[in-house]
Amino acid sequence: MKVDLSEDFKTKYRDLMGERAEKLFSAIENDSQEAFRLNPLKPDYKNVSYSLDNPIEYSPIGFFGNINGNSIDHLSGYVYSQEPSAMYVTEILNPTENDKVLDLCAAPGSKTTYIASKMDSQGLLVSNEINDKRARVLSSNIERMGIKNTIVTNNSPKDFEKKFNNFFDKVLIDAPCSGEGMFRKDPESVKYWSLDYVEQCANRQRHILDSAYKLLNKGGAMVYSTCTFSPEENEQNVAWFLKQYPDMHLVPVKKYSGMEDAKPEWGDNNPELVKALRMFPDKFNGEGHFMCKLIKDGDPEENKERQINDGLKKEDFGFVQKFSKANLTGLEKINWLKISDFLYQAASLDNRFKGLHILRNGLKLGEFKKNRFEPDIAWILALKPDELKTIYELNQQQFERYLHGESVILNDQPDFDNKWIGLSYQNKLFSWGRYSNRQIKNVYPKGLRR
Ligand SMILES: C[S@@+](CC[C@H](N)C(=O)[O-])C[C@H]1O[C@@H](n2cnc3c(N)ncnc32)[C@H](O)[C@@H]1O
Repeated sequence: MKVDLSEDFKTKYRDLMGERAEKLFSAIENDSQEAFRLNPLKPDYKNVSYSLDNPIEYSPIGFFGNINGNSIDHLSGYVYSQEPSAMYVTEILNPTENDKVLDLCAAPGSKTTYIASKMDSQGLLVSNEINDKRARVLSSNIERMGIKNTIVTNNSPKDFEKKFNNFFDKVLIDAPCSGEGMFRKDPESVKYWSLDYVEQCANRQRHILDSAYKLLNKGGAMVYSTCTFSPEENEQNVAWFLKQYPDMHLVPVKKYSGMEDAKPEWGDNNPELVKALRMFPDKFNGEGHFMCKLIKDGDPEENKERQINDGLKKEDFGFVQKFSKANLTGLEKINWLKISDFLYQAASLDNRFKGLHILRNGLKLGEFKKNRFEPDIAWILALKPDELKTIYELNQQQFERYLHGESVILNDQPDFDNKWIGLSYQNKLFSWGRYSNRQIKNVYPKGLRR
């Protein structure tokens, strides 16, 4: 694809890279590299219809290949499309099941959903996105992947500073940037580029880094990444950060084939900068990226949780129990939280989160309606097949019609007497269905229909 690089861009990189710049420019003209991830939160998660013959060296769940957004593997959250370089960010962060993790710039959620799967949906993940439209997309991707341990917030990084100082064990800043590394994936983005824009981005990133520093607990780890080549947004910002916060230090990250050391001479000549890494598409099989890992010195501060009121009324439990007795094989009351008429299995009941703009706290179980409880799509996407009393496997025609919004007419009287059944296609649960009178009524959310 022809990408219209500006003369300013070319001159800048010819000055920085000499002859190699021409190789970079021609790599930007090549097709971008498609890849996807499996989702270990799903049962039998390797059972997908995409080829797993081309694994990505540094990601145990990453593969080269292209995903169809209408396939059952995508709709049921078995796969997530993500370009290969971006996958390494989460591997470097290395979140675990016991961590409290903050992803400050999280939408649309490719790194956050990877983080949650590495945490086995345990611990606490706060996925924040400043832009409200993008935050909603983030929330629906988290729902599709069946994630339970995540709070989705729509705030500025600064909004966290009052209550979360020295709080998070791991913080990811996948910074908004000038996007030079994505020019070939998104040729439109070239139009926004200018030397001034790079400066503006670098400045905004320093504000985000300032907040992130405050929010990271002592002893905790921060990963800073961009998908741009510019020294201002990468080596120079890290050099600035290290000077600003002497209790932060870089740790080396492993470099796989095609990955390169960052360039101290593009920063302030601090030799420590080689610990960061760069990916240039002329050498690396993926888009352009910069990433580094930093540790905050000191012993972690303890952050005792003060619980909020769960908002539940006495009769609410009865409604959910009635639903569960009829339709599920069991029910555990874990971290239930009622917000207006919605019931969540909260990722956290800590009152520090009060005051933030929360789109989703953990798993949305369902909604209380007049004297009954109706389950939410998020719940079915997180349930395992053995937790449901009835699963009905659709054939291809029924599946396609259900996605359109049609009900399923059953010719034989089936022997299920419960109302809410799990619907699967190719043995992957993707929706609830409401059974009544030889029909499975369509309850697939209108926003997801196709
Ligand atoms: C590179 S994207 C994040 C991609 C995401 N981590 C993923 O893997 O899907 C950067 C995000 O930062 C957000 N952003 C823009 N300005 C911001 C600011 N001042 N503070 C925090 N985030 C900002 C953008 O809306 C955008 O969603």
